[in-house]
Amino acid sequence: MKNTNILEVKNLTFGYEDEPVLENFNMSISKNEILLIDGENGAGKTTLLKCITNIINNGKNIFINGVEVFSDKSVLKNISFIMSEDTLYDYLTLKENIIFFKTLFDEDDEYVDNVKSLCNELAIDKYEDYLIKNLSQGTRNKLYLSIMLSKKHNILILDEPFTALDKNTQSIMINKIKSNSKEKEKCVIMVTHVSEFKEISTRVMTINKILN
Ligand SMILES: Nc1ncnc2c1ncn2[C@@H]1O[C@H](COP(=O)(O)OP(=O)(O)OP(=O)(O)O)[C@@H](O)[C@H]1O
Repeated sequence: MKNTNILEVKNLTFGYEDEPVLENFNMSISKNEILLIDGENGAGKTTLLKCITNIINNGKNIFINGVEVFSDKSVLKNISFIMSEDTLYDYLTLKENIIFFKTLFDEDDEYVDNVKSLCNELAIDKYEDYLIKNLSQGTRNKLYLSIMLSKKHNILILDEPFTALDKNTQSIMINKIKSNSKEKEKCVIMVTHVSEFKEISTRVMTINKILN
């Protein structure tokens, strides 16, 4: 039978120095799911997301469409990872940041059109010639989310990026995440304490702290 899981974590064990965080951890996610990862502070939620996105542990035990990231890093192109801190460039303008990420992600003109249309919807297009360092945190967040949602991906991963968003932006983001997850072969994994985002999840998985 065909494996319909887009992402699988198989028997992942990871820890920092003497502190084990994940032990023989398993999870999978299939298309159209919005998975909420829950758990107390320090349980290992961000650590898991960093393992999935190859920031730590070199992609071992992480499978994207059946291919282990460790053996073929090109499968990471399928992921868009939105963290709580943005990765925008302070000394480039809003417009220049869009183009910078186009090159970085090897994107096409459709990506630029999508980011611009989201910036327009979020009413930040008027800042296109402003340096990022002169923009408010909320405006930065809106641009960062617009870029990362427009990048080609089929796995959207969000790690608490919603704290500085106003209600209107929150509801635009909720609609984007929901419609994104409904597209062909796409899924969403998120860690959030914001209840409006928790409510749109289709499944909740709790990570428990390892007791020594
Ligand atoms: N770079 C690091 N070096 C050493 N220990 C770390 C590092 N990052 C996280 N830890 C430890 O690993 C454990 C899991 O941390 P992690 O950030 O993954 O938890 P979390 O569930 O995301 O927590 P929170 O809800 O507070 O964000 C914690 O005990 C934390 O102190």
